[in-house]
Amino acid sequence: MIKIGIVGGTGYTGVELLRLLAQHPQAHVEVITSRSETGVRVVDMYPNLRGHYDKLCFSVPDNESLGRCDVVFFATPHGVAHAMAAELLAAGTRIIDLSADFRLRDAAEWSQWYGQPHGAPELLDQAVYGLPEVNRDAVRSARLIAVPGCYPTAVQLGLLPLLEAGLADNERIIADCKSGVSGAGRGASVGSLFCESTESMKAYGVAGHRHLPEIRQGLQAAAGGPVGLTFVPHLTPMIRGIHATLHVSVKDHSIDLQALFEKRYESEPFVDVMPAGSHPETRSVRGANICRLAVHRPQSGDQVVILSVIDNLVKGASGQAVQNMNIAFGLDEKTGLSHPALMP
Ligand SMILES: NC(=O)C1=CN([C@@H]2O[C@H](COP(=O)(O)OP(=O)(O)OC[C@H]3O[C@@H](n4cnc5c(N)ncnc54)[C@H](OP(=O)(O)O)[C@@H]3O)[C@@H](O)[C@H]2O)C=CC1
Ligand SMILES: CC(=O)N[C@@H](CCC(=O)OP(=O)(O)O)C(=O)O
Repeated sequence: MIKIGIVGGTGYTGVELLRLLAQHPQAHVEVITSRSETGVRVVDMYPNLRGHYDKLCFSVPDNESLGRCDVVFFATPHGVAHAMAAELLAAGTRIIDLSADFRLRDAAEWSQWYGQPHGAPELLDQAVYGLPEVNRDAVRSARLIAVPGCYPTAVQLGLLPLLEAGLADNERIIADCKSGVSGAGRGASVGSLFCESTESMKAYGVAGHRHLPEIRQGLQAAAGGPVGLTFVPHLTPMIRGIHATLHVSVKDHSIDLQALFEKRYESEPFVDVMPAGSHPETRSVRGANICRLAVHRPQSGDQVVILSVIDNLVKGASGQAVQNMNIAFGLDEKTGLSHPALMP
């Protein structure tokens, strides 16, 4: 059994980790933290977990109990993993961080986008960006894994086949993305209120969203050079889901795009290239650790449109975190993650 600690157990990604790990045959959650709900039983707060974690209570985050775990997941706002990671790593615990603390390679760039100094630049060398479809081999031996953000997962998986093959006009890539409201977390904020977010849709962060440097970092590695990216996130009236509509110019008309995408992902258990002409829906991935893709070339022109959908809380966060754990602990990557989506 893998002994697991979760820091930030009351948030949306924390409780999603609990839901997924409840079905995992090799996982045992030993510690789950919350500063605001210390002493409260997990099942009293989340009755969907009754019968799975009946004795487990939230405790204050402390490195002594967390350091006795084999792996600690951070499902916390940025900055928390920075402060706790070094001590846990020294205790021999692996870290899987769902926050953005270790996603950017460059500490100065991180500070610029997150508005605070990087709290652990000395650990960046050992951090592995946990997008298994790109970095599976590095994840196997990683002790510190940075789980990609939700938008970055949907966008990178949609664009990788074209960029790796050198087929795209890398100067002008557009990622037009829609997110459900759970992407903003469980913390109270006016923008997440029912009356503010229902029956309406709006773009935000057009001038520059903190996922822009993360997406660009991944795309540039895939393309082997600079990438010009316009990223426009939108808030949409649904609870879960990311829908990314990706626009890329591909001048070469001899290429069979459907075959290229199918080949790139043929051995990936969590990327589904749908039949030509498909329009993947966010509800087709709700609750499941999967990215569904479709590639289109409207009116046979130069402009290619890729559609990419994920559940932000699963392939966009907690499911991808468990996928990384499976790889890092030498388990079958699909362990505990093979259930289909909830549809309708
Ligand atoms: N929601 C999503 O779709 C996605 C989220 N992420 C990232 O995952 C992380 C968690 O997100 P989410 O679950 O939505 O966030 P929530 O706001 O829903 O939950 C945050 C959790 O962290 C705990 N926490 C807050 N501050 C601290 C602190 N200083 N020390 C220890 N624990 C703390 C909170 O509990 P308490 O205050 O009681 O301790 C709570 O349990 C974030 O970094 C987010 O950006 C990544 C991909 C997708
Ligand atoms: C709808 C919504 O608000 N989404 C969040 C992104 C999701 C997320 O939590 O991203 P990180 O893990 O990188 O922080 C946002 O735009 O800030």
